Amino acid sequence: MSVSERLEPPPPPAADEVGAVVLAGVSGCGKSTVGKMVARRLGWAFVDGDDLHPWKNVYSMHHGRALTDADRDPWLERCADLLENHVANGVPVILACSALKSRYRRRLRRDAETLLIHLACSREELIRRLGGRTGHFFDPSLLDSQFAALDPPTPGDGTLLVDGDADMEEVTNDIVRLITRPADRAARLAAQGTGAASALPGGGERW
Ligand SMILES: Nc1ncnc2c1ncn2[C@@H]1O[C@H](COP(=O)(O)OP(=O)(O)O)[C@@H](O)[C@H]1O
Ligand SMILES: O=C(O)[C@H](O)[C@@H](O)[C@H](O)[C@H](O)COP(=O)(O)O
Repeated sequence: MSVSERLEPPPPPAADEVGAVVLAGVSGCGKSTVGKMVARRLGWAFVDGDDLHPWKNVYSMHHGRALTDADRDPWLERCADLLENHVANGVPVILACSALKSRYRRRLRRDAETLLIHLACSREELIRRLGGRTGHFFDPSLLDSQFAALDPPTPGDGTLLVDGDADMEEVTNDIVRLITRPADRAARLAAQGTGAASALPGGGERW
């Protein structure tokens, strides 16, 4: 992490009213599946960040080549623009976007109405899920590169952690509560103050 990044103040917590949510986390954590369920429940729009990648990125990931910061740059710009447009137009949206690094998360949170939620999963569960997923361009052999790229959300980061290993309905309920209840968001952030993994049921190493 560079000095200028360290000196930058942490992003503000989301405003009471949430206008946009980024569901973040490594490939296989459930961003797309759970994101659609949450959007349906709330009557919000859902956009899959997978659909915003330039073709070059899709091609790279399909052929087992991890993305670089430069590859991700135009994609993150599209994601940030999309969030900003939805908030400006009062059309609440869930965006599934890995947002692996803290500077990517800062880039996506252009305004206080945007909330970041990171689905944290165990390695075993991710391997199991990616092994079972069909029809997706992502080469599962890239999972280790996702772990390497990830800056785990820290308490000061303002990103809420959710147990992504849990049953889909449970994960959905948890996220809906965090979006709709400011008190639950504050409680989750406070719990995370004691350390990211320990804030999650089951503990253990999570990504
Ligand atoms: N909570 C969950 N429990 C069990 N399986 C899940 C859960 N969330 C997602 N999955 C499954 O795991 C695979 C990866 O999920 P997906 O939503 O594509 O992840 P991502 O968008 O984060 O890459 C899919 O086959 C999906 O059905
Ligand atoms: O390196 C990255 O930034 C990620 O790989 C990101 O691009 C995203 O996670 C892919 O689109 C894979 O798609 P899923 O996350 O939906 O598996």
